[in-house]
Amino acid sequence: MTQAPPVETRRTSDDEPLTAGPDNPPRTNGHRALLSHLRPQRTRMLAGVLLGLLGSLMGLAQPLAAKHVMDDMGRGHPAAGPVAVLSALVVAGGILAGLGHYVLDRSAEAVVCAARRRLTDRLLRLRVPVVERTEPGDLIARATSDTALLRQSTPQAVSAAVTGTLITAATVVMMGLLDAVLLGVTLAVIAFVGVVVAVVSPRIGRATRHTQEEVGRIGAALERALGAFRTLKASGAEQREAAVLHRAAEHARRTGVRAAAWEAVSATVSAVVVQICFLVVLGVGGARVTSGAIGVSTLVAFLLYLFALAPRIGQLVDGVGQFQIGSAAAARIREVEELEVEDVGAPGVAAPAPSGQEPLPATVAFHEVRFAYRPGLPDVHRRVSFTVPGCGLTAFVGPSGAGKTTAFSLIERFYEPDAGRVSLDGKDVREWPLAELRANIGYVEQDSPVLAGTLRDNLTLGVGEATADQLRHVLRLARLEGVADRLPQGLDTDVGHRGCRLSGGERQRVAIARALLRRPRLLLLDEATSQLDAANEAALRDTVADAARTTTVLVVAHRLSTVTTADRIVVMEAGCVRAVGTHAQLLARDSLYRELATTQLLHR
Ligand SMILES: Nc1ncnc2c1ncn2[C@@H]1O[C@H](COP(=O)(O)OP(=O)(O)OP(=O)(O)O)[C@@H](O)[C@H]1O
Repeated sequence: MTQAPPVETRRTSDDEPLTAGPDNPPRTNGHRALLSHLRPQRTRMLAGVLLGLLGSLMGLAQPLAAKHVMDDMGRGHPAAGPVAVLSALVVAGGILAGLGHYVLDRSAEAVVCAARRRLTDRLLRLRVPVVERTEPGDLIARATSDTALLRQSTPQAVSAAVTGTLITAATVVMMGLLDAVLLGVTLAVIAFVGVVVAVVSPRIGRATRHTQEEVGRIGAALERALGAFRTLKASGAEQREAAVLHRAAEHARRTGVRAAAWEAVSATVSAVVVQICFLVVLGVGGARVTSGAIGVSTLVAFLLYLFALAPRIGQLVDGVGQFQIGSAAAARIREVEELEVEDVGAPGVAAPAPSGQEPLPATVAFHEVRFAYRPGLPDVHRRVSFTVPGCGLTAFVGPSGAGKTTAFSLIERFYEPDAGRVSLDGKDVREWPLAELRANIGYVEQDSPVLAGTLRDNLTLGVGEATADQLRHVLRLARLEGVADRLPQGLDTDVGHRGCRLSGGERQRVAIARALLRRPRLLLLDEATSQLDAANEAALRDTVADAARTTTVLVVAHRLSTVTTADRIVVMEAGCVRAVGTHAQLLARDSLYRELATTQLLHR
């Protein structure tokens, strides 16, 4: 046999923690991440900003119109015309501002929807090792709570910042036209508010990020508790877990309050400073009116501009704060988007069979495979080599922790070997398009998970849809007919969260039926019948033996009684294959197998 060159796989960012913290500063530029979310909505946002701007410009013209009304009245002219213009400006300004608000809110919804679609899509394509080093609850929080923050704070914030800046600039120009001295007073105030915002806004962003991290921790703790709900209750650990959740909630409250405090500081400082500005302008303006430098109407118009400017400054300050909140959320979302995903490609189809024939059974080979779950952890496979020809039943036995399940994970390419080669049909699994590789395989995991949904959903999970005949066939093979008949709505009965309305043995049979429905060329069964009663186990053994006539079947078995008739048995120990043979051959020549058989009272 030609020796394949050892293949070193790329170790990516598997060991980098996902969550930023005091010792682990955020790696992502939140502002840039936030802008990338907004970019696709730029046209709609521009329309919203322009509408809002037009509305604000109408508002801007109102003090001038008011000045005309007063001047006309002072000269004894009829004021009906200017009053009508003033009223029209008020109404049109309101309508335009409202429209702008609506358009921006629509774009906010689109931003959130796009972020959620992209993120959930990505979450489902994450590599298995990447998911193993994250907290699922935290990932869920990022897809729900962080994306919600984008809605709260983005297009409106950008609009507020853009409109606020432009209107502030325009108002300042108008004020300058009215009186330069009063403008000087006002500009000093605006500069002071600007300094406050520059100092405070990064703190709002940091506090928000910490709050979101705590929200993620709550999600993770809840996921842990609800995922093992019965164990939690049986262990009487409700209070302990509640304490963990309360701590995270308390931390979230504290950081949330910190963010609120900084927001309050900037809002209060800007509001108070603007009020002081009013008083100063009133005082200085009054003196200038008395000295005859300006008229009363000019002072009134200037004050009206100042009234109009105050909420704009508040809006600007608020917009910057909101932008910081959105940036913190976008940074957390971006962290997930940067995690390594699988290139699954288009939905896979198994290798085609010659027309009218059953699909050909697959061959599997491990050659000098070395594998550790993470750098720094001991090798789980040291130099694993074996070959499984097409068809037949091959059993993997050996002590717990020997690396049997790991072998299945490497075939499915959930992980990649550090050295050596795993091949299907003679081709390295890394060279297969991933979806096509997996389409060839039916896999029943050790704990036979069943998903929330109906029994039919669970059976057709890997095939999309199936005819009634196909379903009936696999139900019979997996000895599930009785179960389907017993359920109130048959196949369309909801089997509950994680199939909690099914027994452990029923869940195993559902998993087997699901795998068989795919008509796989390779069937991997990991302890797939461990929870079945004797009658069902014997029947399923016949089903597996039948399948092995046309398909390559690999099983991991703890009970040797289930595999004594296998075509070949691979004995694994401490990450190595120590012997391969039939039951009789291994009894004769392998001491570990003999010992396993003796302890299980098989050796006669
Ligand atoms: N996701 C993982 N991350 C880190 N280590 C793991 C992971 N999965 C398994 N291991 C470790 O790898 C070793 C082999 O595990 P594996 O599940 O392949 O053994 P096994 O032979 O199938 O055992 P069992 O018969 O108990 O199911 C064990 O020591 C286990 O602790």
